[in-house]
Amino acid sequence: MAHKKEKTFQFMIVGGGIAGVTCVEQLSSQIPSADIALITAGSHIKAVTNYKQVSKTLEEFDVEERPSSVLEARFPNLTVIHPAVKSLNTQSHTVETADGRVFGYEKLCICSGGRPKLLTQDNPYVLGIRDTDSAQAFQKQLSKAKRIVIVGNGGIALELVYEVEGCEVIWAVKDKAIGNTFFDAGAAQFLIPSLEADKPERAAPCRRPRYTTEEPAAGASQTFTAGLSLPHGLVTDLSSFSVEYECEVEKIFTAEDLHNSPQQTLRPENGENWVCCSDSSANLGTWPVYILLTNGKTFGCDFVVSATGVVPNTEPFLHGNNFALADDAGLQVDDHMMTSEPDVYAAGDVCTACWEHSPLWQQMRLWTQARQMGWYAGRCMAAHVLSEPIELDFCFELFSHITKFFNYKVVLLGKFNAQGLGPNHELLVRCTKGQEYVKVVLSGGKMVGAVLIGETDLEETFENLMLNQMDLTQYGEELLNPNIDIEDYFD
Ligand SMILES: Cc1cc2nc3c(=O)[nH]c(=O)nc-3n(C[C@H](O)[C@H](O)[C@H](O)COP(=O)(O)OP(=O)(O)OC[C@H]3O[C@@H](n4cnc5c(N)ncnc54)[C@H](O)[C@@H]3O)c2cc1C
Ligand SMILES: NC(=O)C1=CN([C@@H]2O[C@H](COP(=O)(O)OP(=O)(O)OC[C@H]3O[C@@H](n4cnc5c(N)ncnc54)[C@H](OP(=O)(O)O)[C@@H]3O)[C@@H](O)[C@H]2O)C=CC1
Repeated sequence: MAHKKEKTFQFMIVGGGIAGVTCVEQLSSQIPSADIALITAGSHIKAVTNYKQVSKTLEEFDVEERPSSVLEARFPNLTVIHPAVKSLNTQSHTVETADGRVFGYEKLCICSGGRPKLLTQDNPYVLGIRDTDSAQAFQKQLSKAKRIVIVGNGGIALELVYEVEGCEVIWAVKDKAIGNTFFDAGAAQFLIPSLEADKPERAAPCRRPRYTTEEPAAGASQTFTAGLSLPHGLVTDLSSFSVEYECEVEKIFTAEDLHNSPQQTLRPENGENWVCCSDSSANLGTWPVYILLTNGKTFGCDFVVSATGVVPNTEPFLHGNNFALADDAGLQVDDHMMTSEPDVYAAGDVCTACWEHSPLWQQMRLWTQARQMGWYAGRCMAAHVLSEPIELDFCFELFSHITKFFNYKVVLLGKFNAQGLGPNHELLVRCTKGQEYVKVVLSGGKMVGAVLIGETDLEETFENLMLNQMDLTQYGEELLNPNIDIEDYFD
């Protein structure tokens, strides 16, 4: 670093997402006199609003983007610095920003988040969604699209397939059921009818008609075809929605690529006759981009959404240091959120929790965990400066997540998908179509996980049963008997 150091801060945080902002808030409240810098790439920061502690470990809040000046107004000792960090030198305890300024730190917390793990880089027809800018780019493209293909089976895909309207959606998933990151095939089956129903908030006239469903055969696609006879002039696009199960992407190519290799024969997609490009060139070039799946089908579309997870954002600014990285490329952190480099902490999507986890907790890259890690990292940084002891926070005892999919409240607790339990577990399921889906995971007679979809009101009781690890063997299936008030039962 050739430039002169402008100033050294006692605490420096890189990244204005949930983790970074919560870390700033925590440090500022613990050591109000501390000199803190927040260096972030954009002009806006992410703020937690309407925070609500639902139970011992479950929390709910909204996330809002706000100008970073709002944070500076709240904390007089905070300096927000733009633009992004270009490089970090852990030996000299300095960072250099993209505009060439150099700042020193005593303790640093890296909260640079993650970026979409795209199917392919630099293809303008393959979009990832990460932040406001990419969401706006997606919306712009969507407004003109007739058909899109969504690849991936996690949170973003689940949200998109429910929200996208007015265009045909083909959803390609690797698995036998939808939403495998969050639930099992039973829950998927419970949720699928929501894709056919009119959405509660939708005002007439609806842009996507009602759908009828067909059960998928193993490895087949499930198609929801338009089931309404539409009044003339109201809706012109008979859009449809279909899932291609158990397949991955073999190739993404443009019409130009097809012209260049005309002997390439591609199997026809559902209901269309253009794709066998060697003998039917009539429709060649109709779509800007084509996607060939491993089930042999090729779909033309306006663009492909790559909803295939995130990779920790460590490149390129952490190069040249000796950070220990986990298998998922996250910065390894210990139970004090410390990386392998001295005085450097990390929190949120960029890090991988490498302490010995509680048997009922796992890391998932979510808002809640970004907030909890940012908060705990702030506490650890302050405790180290003040030479106070600190123990791993209680929030890492039990995995918990509240969210909404297909307009249902979804609560996930503990090893909700029996993660890491092997065959050594038992499942209890209660399901009322269109109302609720309750799944409990038991291991050795104790409750270790649950998926609660709908207004089940069971989260607090189940959370307690998991935290106290009571032996439930004697209750058997009665645990989910809807006629028993389980809350009173275990009071
Ligand atoms: C489309 C989408 C929807 C989601 N929906 C949900 C949901 O409903 N519920 C949920 O729990 N989770 C959701 N998530 C996941 C959640 O957004 C993340 O887990 C969470 O935001 C991670 O927070 P973070 O602070 O670690 O990182 P981020 O929020 O990604 O923030 C990283 C920050 O670092 C900054 N930065 C990056 N590099 C640099 C650099 N070199 N120098 C300076 N600053 C830098 C960025 O500008 C940004 O401000 C969603 C994710 C996506 C992409
Ligand atoms: N409401 C909520 O809680 C929401 C949370 N999020 C979070 O935001 C982050 C980003 O979301 P998202 O991108 O959906 O990530 P997720 O990690 O949730 O899901 C990624 C999905 O893509 C699959 N996948 C990975 N690589 C490929 C590939 N090459 N081909 C086909 N499928 C692939 C994964 O399968 P496999 O697991 O088998 O690798 C997984 O099903 C996640 O951390 C997610 O938890 C996002 C939206 C909503």
